[in-house]
Amino acid sequence: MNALDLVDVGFSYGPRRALSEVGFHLAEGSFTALLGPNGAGKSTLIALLTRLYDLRQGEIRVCGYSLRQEPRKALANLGVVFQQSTLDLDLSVEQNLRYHAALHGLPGRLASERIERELERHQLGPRRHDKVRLLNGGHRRRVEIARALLHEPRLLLLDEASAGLDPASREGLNRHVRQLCREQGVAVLWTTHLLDEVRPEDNLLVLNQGRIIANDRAASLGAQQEGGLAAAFERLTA
Ligand SMILES: Nc1ncnc2c1ncn2[C@@H]1O[C@H](COP(=O)(O)OP(=O)(O)OP(=O)(O)O)[C@@H](O)[C@H]1O
Repeated sequence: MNALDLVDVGFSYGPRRALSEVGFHLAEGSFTALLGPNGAGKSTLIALLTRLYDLRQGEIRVCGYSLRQEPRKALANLGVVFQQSTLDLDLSVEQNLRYHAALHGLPGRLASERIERELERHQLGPRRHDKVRLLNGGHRRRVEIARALLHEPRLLLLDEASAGLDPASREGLNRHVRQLCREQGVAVLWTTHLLDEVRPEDNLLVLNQGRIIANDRAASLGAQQEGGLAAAFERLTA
C-alpha cells in the first residue's frame, strides 16, 4: 500500500487557481522531494494534506485512508513539520515532546518510552532539559521532527524544513531525514525551492503554477537535459 495517494487534486482561492489536477503516489518508506519555485502551490498542497484547508476537489489518501472520509485514521498516519516552527521556546526539549504526546492522547508510560526513543534517535539526549530557546536552528528542527514522529506516523511531511538554516545545518538535517527514511521505513515528502537539496537518487516531483510538471528520478530528469538537473528545472519552470 502507498503512504500517500493524490488523485486529481485542485484548489482555488476565490477566482485564483492555486492547484490543478495534482496527482502522484508515494511508496512506503520512500524519500520524495517536492520542488517548486515560490508561488508554485507547495504551501497550499501542505495545507490540504494537513486538513488546514478543506479538500473540495480530488482525493487524498494517507496509508489508504481517505482524508475526507476517514480523517482521523488518515491523520494518525501523518507527521508534519511546518515551515514556521511551532515549538514553545520557553519549555525544555522534553517538555515540548511531552506536551505533544499528551495532545495525541498517549498514556504516560508509552509517552515516556517514545520520548526516550526519539531523544536518542535524534541525538537530543544531552539537550533534553534545555529550553528550546537555547538551541540552534538545526537542533530545533530535530526537536520538531522527533515530535512529529511520537505517534509513529508512516508518512512525514517537511515543509521547507531547512529554511533559515546555515549551509552546514541544512546539509546535516537533510542527511538526518534521509537516514530516518532508510532505517525506519518512514515515507518522507520533503518540500523545498532549493535544487541543491535534491540528490540524484531521489524521487522528484516538480510543481509549477499549481501543476505537477515532472515526476521522475532526479537523475533521469537531469540526464534529459544538457546542463543536468539545474538546466532541466530552469526549462520546466520558465
Ligand atoms: N490566501 C491566499 N489568497 C489568495 N491567493 C493565495 C493565497 N495563498 C496563496 N495564494 C496564491 O496561490 C498560489 C500558490 O501559493 P503557495 O503559497 O501555495 O505557493 P508556494 O509554492 O508555497 O510558495 P512559497 O514557497 O512562496 O510559499 C500563488 O499564486 C499564491 O499567490
